[in-house]
Amino acid sequence: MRCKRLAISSRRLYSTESDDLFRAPPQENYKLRLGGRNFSDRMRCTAIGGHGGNGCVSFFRDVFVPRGPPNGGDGGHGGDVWFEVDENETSLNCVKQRLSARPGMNGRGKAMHGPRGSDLIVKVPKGTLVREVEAVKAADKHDADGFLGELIDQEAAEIERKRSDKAELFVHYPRWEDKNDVRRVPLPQEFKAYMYEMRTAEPLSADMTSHGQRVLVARGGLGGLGNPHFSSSADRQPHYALRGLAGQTRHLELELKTIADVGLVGMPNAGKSTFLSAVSNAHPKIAPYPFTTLNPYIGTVTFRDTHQITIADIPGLIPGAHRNVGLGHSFLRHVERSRILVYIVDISRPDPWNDLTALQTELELYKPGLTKRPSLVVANKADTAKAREHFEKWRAMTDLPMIPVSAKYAKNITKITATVREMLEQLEQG
Ligand SMILES: Nc1nc2c(ncn2[C@@H]2O[C@H](COP(=O)(O)OP(=O)(O)OP(=O)(O)O)[C@@H](O)[C@H]2O)c(=O)[nH]1
Ligand SMILES: [Mg+2]
Repeated sequence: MRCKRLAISSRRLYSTESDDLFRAPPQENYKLRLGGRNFSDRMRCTAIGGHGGNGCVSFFRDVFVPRGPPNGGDGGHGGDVWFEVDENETSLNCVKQRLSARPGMNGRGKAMHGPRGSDLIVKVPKGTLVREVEAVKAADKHDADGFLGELIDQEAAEIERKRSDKAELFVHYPRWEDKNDVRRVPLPQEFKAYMYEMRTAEPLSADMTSHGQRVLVARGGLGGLGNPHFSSSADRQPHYALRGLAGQTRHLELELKTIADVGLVGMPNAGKSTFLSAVSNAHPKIAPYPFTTLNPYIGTVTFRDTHQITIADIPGLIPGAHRNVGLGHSFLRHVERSRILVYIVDISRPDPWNDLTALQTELELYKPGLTKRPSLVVANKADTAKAREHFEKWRAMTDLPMIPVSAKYAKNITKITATVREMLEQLEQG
């Protein structure tokens, strides 16, 4: 008791100023971005729709009503698995490897239907490509195609197997398993259609490009029907009901190919991140050593008239990146879909033109034709000592449009953003 009182008093004692004193220093933005998790732009996962709930076998009972009508409820449908684009997501590590929606509940007596299983909505970043790698057909287990009348001339053994499979689709009243002859019971049309659809479903392939876009990746299984559905003049007291069906299972491969208007390409340390932080709202990590940036980073430039363009900063590229030198060049997938490429070249280096050639060679090796895309050369670090000399020399060698800037001191950068906007507008027009 005494300890407790002491704890309360000490908390009061340190409540105001000392809270700030012991709080961890604020983390920098780039660390907070993924909440300490690693960036991932390629992964495999399995999406499984929820299992349908079973139908119920039950009969109305009351005083003086010993053999009332059937009143078993239907099972609920299993939940679906959906992918939804969320532009606030930047990495695929928010996606779990096994994505299961909730199953539907079983039906119950007194005509109580089971509720539907809730859907699973998985947020994925904009630019995610979804591809099915191998499909396990949910309906294979309970293949009902034989009951569609299409397999009449198939071998008897095969039909027998399917019949026993069909028997598995039913639940029985206690001790009625042997008395019920479910082989003659026709399956509801809805069930046949579902099974047929599962068997013939095309492999999934989707490109998720706009915010809010949704794709159904795995359907939930159908809920089973309660015994009232099987009541007929021949059998007024059906002692069986339908089981729910398994949900769809899909093995998927996800690949993130970031979508931005502009992609920044450059050698390590050229000042790509500095440029991005100068022109946009982004705060990437900037440091005077190569390979500071390890993951792609997107910034948004907002013009005075509220027009916005997005710019993607990626890790530095070096000669031989296609042989996996440096960080390799697989991260180029994040500028592959940019409409404009901006080459950031460090003009303080002795032969900046060689850097540009090396960058273009690597881009071509990654994807032939990538350098044909509209592009702009930014001669960065124009504030340094040898910059003017190198720039003049380079300009004499080529007629390539080049703009000298100093990203660090934010000099001439509005010229770049204005030019890029103009180029984007030209692309839109024609
Ligand atoms: N003098 C000068 N220094 C610059 C300029 N732009 C960038 N720097 C410096 O160059 C260094 C590298 O800048 P970053 O922006 O991290 O370079 P990066 O191209 O993103 O490098 P990686 O992420 O490693 O590929 C930093 O020390 C910057 O301060 C500039 O215009 N002038
Ligand atoms: Mg960087």
